Amino acid sequence: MTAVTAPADFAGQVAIVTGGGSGIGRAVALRWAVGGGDVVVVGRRTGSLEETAGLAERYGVRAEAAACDVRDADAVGALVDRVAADHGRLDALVNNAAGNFVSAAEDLSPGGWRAVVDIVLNGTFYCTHAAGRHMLAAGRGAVLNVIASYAWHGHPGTVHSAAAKGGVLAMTRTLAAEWAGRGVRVNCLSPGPTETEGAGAALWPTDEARQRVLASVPAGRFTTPEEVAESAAFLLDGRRAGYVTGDVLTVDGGQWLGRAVYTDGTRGGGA
Ligand SMILES: CCCCCCCCCCC/C=C/C(=O)SCCNC(=O)CCNC(=O)[C@H](O)C(C)(C)COP(=O)(O)OP(=O)(O)OC[C@H]1O[C@@H](n2cnc3c(N)ncnc32)[C@H](O)[C@@H]1OP(=O)(O)O
Ligand SMILES: NC(=O)C1=CN([C@@H]2O[C@H](COP(=O)(O)OP(=O)(O)OC[C@H]3O[C@@H](n4cnc5c(N)ncnc54)[C@H](OP(=O)(O)O)[C@@H]3O)[C@@H](O)[C@H]2O)C=CC1
Repeated sequence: MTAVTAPADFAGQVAIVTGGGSGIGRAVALRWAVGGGDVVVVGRRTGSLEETAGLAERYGVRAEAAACDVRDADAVGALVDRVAADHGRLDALVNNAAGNFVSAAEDLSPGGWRAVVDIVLNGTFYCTHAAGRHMLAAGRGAVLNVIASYAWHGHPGTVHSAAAKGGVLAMTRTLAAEWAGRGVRVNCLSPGPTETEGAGAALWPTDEARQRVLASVPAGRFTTPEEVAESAAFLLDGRRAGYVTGDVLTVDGGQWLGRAVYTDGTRGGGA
């Protein structure tokens, strides 16, 4: 008989969400809490983290705001160990923290390159290395890395972020194969243009830039953090996605596939 699975249910589980004080990270943390899971949100700004934790607690779960810069490997290690000890388990890690701005490669300073690569690539490794040890010891866990489609196709003006996200994609596939036999899944989620303050300020700060981004999406709209969080919940749920590892779920309204050249994009025939 075919078993029909219930909706995501994270009751009794514990997740760490980096960049959980805003945008997509906040929505993922709240979606986890809606499923009944305890959550620890990590970032640099305490105020926004506390706001997320307060919202999560409304769902009756334990929620904590933990100030930590993911570029600090020692601080990350201490935080992850403390969370695992406090809760007696660690089921999920969402590597969502990121920094970004648009810069021509030739204008980018070494400091600008380092800032983004340290947050996105090194920060993801530090968190995954620390959390992975607990998950491997328990024989279960899910790591979800938030990337962007330019990880595989590149995009002018984003050499730091594209290189870092590309590294995260390679890390994901490598660890997925390394850890699959020990119960730990590692996947990527690749959102398209999503209405968040951080991305708006960094990537579409003017109406004109926003319209240009919008024009690149076949679906004709931006997405929301909440819509992205539903896909995150699927990948984190071992009952629904237990056999999915090393993959990328792209949630971008078709953006990376590109807009029509020969038609107006609303029908399959000639223009
Ligand atoms: C063009 C693309 C459009 C494509 C269509 C859209 C498709 C969607 C794909 C989008 C994918 C990804 C999206 C995102 O990641 S959105 C997340 C955005 N959120 C944030 O960036 C929030 C966090 N950001 C930050 O903390 C900062 O912006 C920063 C990353 C810079 C890190 O902060 P930190 O305080 O550590 O860094 P500093 O301010 O000290 O700066 C460090 C060096 O970086 C240089 N820098 C900073 N800003 C800029 C800039 N705007 N332009 C050039 N250089 C910059 C700064 O000068 C420092 O360098 P030096 O040491 O050399 O001075
Ligand atoms: N919005 C979009 O269109 C898209 C976003 N993405 C990806 O989605 C994810 C979330 O982006 P979005 O919600 O839009 O952006 P936000 O700017 O809202 O989120 C970024 C988060 O990362 C945290 N962060 C940044 N640097 C650090 C650090 N050094 N240590 C700890 N936390 C840090 C920030 O908190 P704080 O400043 O307090 O540290 C912030 O909460 C990112 O990985 C981004 O690359 C991918 C494709 C499209």
